[in-house]
Amino acid sequence: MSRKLFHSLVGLEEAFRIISSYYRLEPLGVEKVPLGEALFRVLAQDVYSPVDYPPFDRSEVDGYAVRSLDTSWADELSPVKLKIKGRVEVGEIPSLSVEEGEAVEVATGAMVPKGADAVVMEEHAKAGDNELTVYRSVYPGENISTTGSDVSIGDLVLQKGVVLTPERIGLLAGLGIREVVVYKKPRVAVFSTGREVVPPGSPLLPGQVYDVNSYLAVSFLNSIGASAVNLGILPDDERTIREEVSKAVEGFDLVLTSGGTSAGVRDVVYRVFDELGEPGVIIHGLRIKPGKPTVVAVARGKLLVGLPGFPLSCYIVLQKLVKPIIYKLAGLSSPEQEVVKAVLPVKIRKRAGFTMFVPVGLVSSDKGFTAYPLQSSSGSISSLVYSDGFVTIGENVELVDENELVEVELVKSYKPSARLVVIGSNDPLLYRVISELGLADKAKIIPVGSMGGWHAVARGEADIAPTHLLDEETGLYNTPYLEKTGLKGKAVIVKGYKRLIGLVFPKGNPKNIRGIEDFLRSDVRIVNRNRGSGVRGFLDIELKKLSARLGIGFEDLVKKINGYFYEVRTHTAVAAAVKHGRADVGIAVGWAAMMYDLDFKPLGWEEFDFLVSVDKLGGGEVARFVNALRDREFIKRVASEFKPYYQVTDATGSVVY
Ligand SMILES: Nc1nc2c(c(=O)[nH]1)N[C@H]1C(S)=C(S)[C@@H](COP(=O)(O)OP(=O)(O)OC[C@H]3O[C@@H](n4cnc5c(N)ncnc54)[C@H](O)[C@@H]3O)O[C@H]1N2
Ligand code: MOO
Repeated sequence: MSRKLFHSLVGLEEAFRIISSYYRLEPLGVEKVPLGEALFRVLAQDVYSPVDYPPFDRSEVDGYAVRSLDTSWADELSPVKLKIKGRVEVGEIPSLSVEEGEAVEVATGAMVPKGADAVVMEEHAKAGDNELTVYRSVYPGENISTTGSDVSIGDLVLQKGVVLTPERIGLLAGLGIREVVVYKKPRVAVFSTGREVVPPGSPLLPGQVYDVNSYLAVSFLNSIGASAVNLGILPDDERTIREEVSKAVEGFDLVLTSGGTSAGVRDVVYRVFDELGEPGVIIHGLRIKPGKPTVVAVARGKLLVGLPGFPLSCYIVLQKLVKPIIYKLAGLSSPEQEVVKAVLPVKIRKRAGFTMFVPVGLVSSDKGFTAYPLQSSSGSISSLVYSDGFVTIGENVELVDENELVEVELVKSYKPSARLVVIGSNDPLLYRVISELGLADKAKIIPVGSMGGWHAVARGEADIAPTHLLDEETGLYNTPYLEKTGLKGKAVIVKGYKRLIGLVFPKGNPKNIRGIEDFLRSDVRIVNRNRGSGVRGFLDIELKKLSARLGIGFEDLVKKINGYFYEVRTHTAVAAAVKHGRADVGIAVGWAAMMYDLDFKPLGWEEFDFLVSVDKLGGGEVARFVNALRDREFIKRVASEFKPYYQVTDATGSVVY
C-alpha cells in the first residue's frame, strides 16, 4: 500500500479555479414543480404576470359606491343625500351602474359597479329607507383598488435565480400561477468512513465515536438547497468503498465522503477517488485550517469531495468549499455570508502559509461586537453550536493582537439582542435555571472558563460570568478575585450554590485509591485540570499541604505525580479520561462521575458563583436571574434534580461587594 503525502496544497480561490477547469459549475437543469412544492426552490425562468392584480376594480371597504363629484363639500354639518340603488356582494358581477345622485352598497372585496369612482365608508354615511346620508366627501379613486394597480399584466414580477420564499409563493398564487420552472436540486450522496465511526443509537465501544459528519453534512446541504441523502458509514475496506462510491457516482450529481483523507496508510479515499475515472483527484489538500486534508476529484463527469474526518474541519469545508459549489449547481449566485466587524478580546497566533478559520461567539456592547474565540480543536462538536461564525486569519498573518478589529463571517443568523449574556464557566444547574426562566433560546452562552468570564465582565460584555475560582492564599472561592482583578466596586459576586467535588475512579475502585496522597503512587496515573480552573486550584492547595507534611518542595512533589501535567479542560473530560483508561483517577464534580457511571469519593464543596457588573445588577434578565437564585422554593426545586451533587445555601442569591 503506497503512502500518499500532501504534495501541493492549494488556497481556496485556486481550488475553485481548478475545480471549474474540470467540472462545469453551472445549474444541473430545470424542472417544473407545483407551486405547493416550490418552497425554497430556485426560480429558473423570469416570471411575467399573466393577469392584472387586482383583477377588477375592487372596493377596499364596506360602504357605498358613489360618484365622487356627488359628495363634494359633504361634511358633518352639510351632509349630502343620495339614493341607494341596490347592493353588490363579493364575487358577484354588478348588474347596476351608479348614475348621478345614486349610491350602491358594496362589501369589502366586491366589484365596484360602473359609473362609481369612489366608495364612502359605512362609518361616514347613514342609510335610511333607500336614502343615504353622506357625512364626508370622497376623492376620485378613494377606497378602490383599480384593476392592475398592484401588478399589471406583463409586469416582470420575479427574476430567475431568486429563491421561492413564502412571500414569493404568495405572489405567484395571487397571479394564478400553478407551476413554476425551477433549477434541479443537486443530488448529493453522503458517506462517512472510518472503522471507529458508528451510527448514533448503537452502543459505543472503547475507541469508537458516533457518526457526526454524515448527519451534519446532509442537514447542512439540505438547508442550502441540495437534495442530500445519507448513505451511512462505509466499512474500512477499499473494495467496498470503491463499489459503494462507484454506485453513488452513477446515481448522484455529487458524492461526499468524510474521514480517511489524511496521510495515514489506511486512508483510502484518495486512492478510490483517483481510480474511479479520469481525471481523478484534482486537489489533495487545502491551505486552510481546519480543513487541510480535503480531497477533490472528478470522475465520470461527477464531482467528489473527501471531507476531513474531524467534525469542525468537515464543517468548515462544507461552508467554504462545498456551499459555493452547491450554490452554483443550484442556480444561485455566490453565497453572501453576512459579515460583522468585531474586536478580538485575546491575541491569536498562527503560522504563516495557510488561512485559519477561528470559530467565535459574538457578544455586542455599546462599543460594538466582540468575538470570543471558542477554545476548540478540529474535533470539537460543541463549537458547532456555540459559534456564531468564524474569523478568517489570512495566509500570511502570524498574529492578530488583542483588541484588533476583525471580520466575523456569520454562519447562522445572529441575534444581537440576546436577553442574557453568559460568558465564563459552564454548569448544568445554571443551564436548568436559564431554561426555567424561559431564556433557553434567548440567552447567549459562551463557555470560555471562569477566568475568561472575568475578562468579559471587565470588558462590559458579559451580563453574568459563572465562576468557580479558588484563591490559594485565602482558600476562598471567587470573592478574593474582586480585589485581585481590580473589579471591586465595578462588579459584585452573586453567590450561587455549592458543587460537590471529589475523586473520580472506575467502578469498584480497582486501584484502591483513598485520597490525594495516593496520587504519588507509581502505579497510579492521574488526569489534571487546566491552570486557572477551580479544581486545579483545589488540588494544588491540597498538594501544598501534603508537601509541607512530607517535607518535600511542591515542585518536586508534582514531578512525582504521574499525570500531573496531563491537563484537560472540563469536568466531563476528567471523567472521560478515567472512563476510557487514560487515567486511574481525577478530580471532578460529582455529576460528571455520575454521567460516566464512575465511582466518586467526595473531597469537598466548591462554590459556584456569578460575577455581575454593578450596572447590570439592577434590571432586566440579570435581576430576574438573581431573584430566581433568591427564590428558595424555586432554586431548591431546580437544584433537587442534581442531588446530591449540588447544595443551595442560605447565601445563595446574596451579593458580595
Ligand atoms: N500525519 C498527519 N496526520 C494528520 C494530518 C496530516 O497532515 N498529517 N492532518 C490532520 C488533520 S489537519 C486532520 S483534519 C485530520 C483529518 O483526517 P481524516 O480526514 O483522514 O479523518 P480521520 O483520520 O478518518 O478522522 C479524524 C478524526 O475525526 C473522527 N471522525 C472521523 N469521521 C467522523 C464522523 N463521521 N463523525 C465524527 N467523528 C469522525 C475520527 O474518529 C478521528 O478522531 O487528520 C490529521 N492527521
Ligand atoms: O486541518 Mo485539520 O482540518 O484541522 O484539523
